[in-house]
Amino acid sequence: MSVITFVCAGQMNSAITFPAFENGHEVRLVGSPLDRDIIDGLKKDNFHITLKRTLHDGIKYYQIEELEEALKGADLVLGGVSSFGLDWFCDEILPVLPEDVPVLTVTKGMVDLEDGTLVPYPHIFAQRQPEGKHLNLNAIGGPCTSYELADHDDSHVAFCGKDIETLKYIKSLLETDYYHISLSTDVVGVECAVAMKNAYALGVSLAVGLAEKRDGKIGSQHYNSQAALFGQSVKEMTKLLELIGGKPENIIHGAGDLYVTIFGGRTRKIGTLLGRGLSFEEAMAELQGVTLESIVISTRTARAVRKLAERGIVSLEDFPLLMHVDAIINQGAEVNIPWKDFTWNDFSLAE
Ligand SMILES: NC(=O)C1=CN([C@@H]2O[C@H](COP(=O)(O)OP(=O)(O)OC[C@H]3O[C@@H](n4cnc5c(N)ncnc54)[C@H](OP(=O)(O)O)[C@@H]3O)[C@@H](O)[C@H]2O)C=CC1
Ligand SMILES: O=C(CO)COP(=O)(O)O
Repeated sequence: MSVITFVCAGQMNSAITFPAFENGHEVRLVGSPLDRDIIDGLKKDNFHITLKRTLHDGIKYYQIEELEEALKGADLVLGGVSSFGLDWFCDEILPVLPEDVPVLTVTKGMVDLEDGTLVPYPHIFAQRQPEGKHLNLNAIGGPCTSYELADHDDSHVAFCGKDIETLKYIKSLLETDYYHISLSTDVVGVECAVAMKNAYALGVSLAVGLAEKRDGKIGSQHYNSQAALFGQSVKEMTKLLELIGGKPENIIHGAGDLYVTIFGGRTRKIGTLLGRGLSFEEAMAELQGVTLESIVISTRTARAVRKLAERGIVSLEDFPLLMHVDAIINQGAEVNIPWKDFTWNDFSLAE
């Protein structure tokens, strides 16, 4: 039996307590300063108020002030912060994590630099750890919604990090007959692929709302338009992946993650509302309190691509969907899918 300490009691970290606990480990779940109600509720009856699932009886719960105690003797630390708490995690948590214990983070995203470079979160964590500290940082990517993992639906994710032995060790702690884990040392590839899908999931789900608006019926679906946007998303994501320097094979994690997010993610909600005709502000107001990382990553990726276009490294014409999503979010544009910009010809084999 090992000791696994989860820092942040958000939906995803809490869902991973299922495979961890079922593998016989001691599971300690520590709330962020914003998770007080979640931890109070769990202490009462194991019911998680945002995941809306009952966690295993026997998990130990801690408020943030008890972090030091929760870290004592830990063999693995899971980091479950979202993009919105990234600074808090870097400033308050990284400094107190023991150097000899591997860390596995669930946070999906990238930061864009002035020159248009996109940096995945695991690299940001590495850069922002205290000087001279060398945490063993690893991350999870791939399609896996929290509540379906909690329900034991078969899920296939990728753990990525620099050290193969560490990755194998973490996998041995968390793999179950329903939680399937691939390993990769291509951190940039895995993390960029799954971060980008959040921007594109918003783009595809615009079609969900557009269909409802056209038919005047909530729940009405048109798969041609969704599929066309899905294909365009994969095309743009593949280009971005290449640009960022990730191995092309990682598109499997990004495309799978795109699929699950369109059908079961929170991002679907914002795309659908925008497709129905709500303004960005109206849609955000309706979804107040919902974790929407798609907004952050769409804005950052579009900003990076524009910067790279200015530098002559990419052409904006290769990213019509990303540019449209960004225009809706940041420039008040109305939804008007640029269908004609998606068409392309391949005459390379012409006689
Ligand atoms: N949910 C899912 O299905 C999946 C999520 N992920 C990724 O996992 C990460 C976490 O997502 P998820 O667990 O769903 O999100 P949640 O919003 O449920 O949890 C996020 C965690 O970060 C904390 N947090 C947010 N803002 C701050 C802040 N300003 N300061 C301190 N802590 C903060 C939250 O506290 P509080 O809850 O109080 O806001 C919570 O502990 C994301 O990057 C997401 O993309 C990956 C795969 C699937
Ligand atoms: O990343 C996810 C599934 O892999 C969930 O995405 P959302 O943040 O849109 O819910």
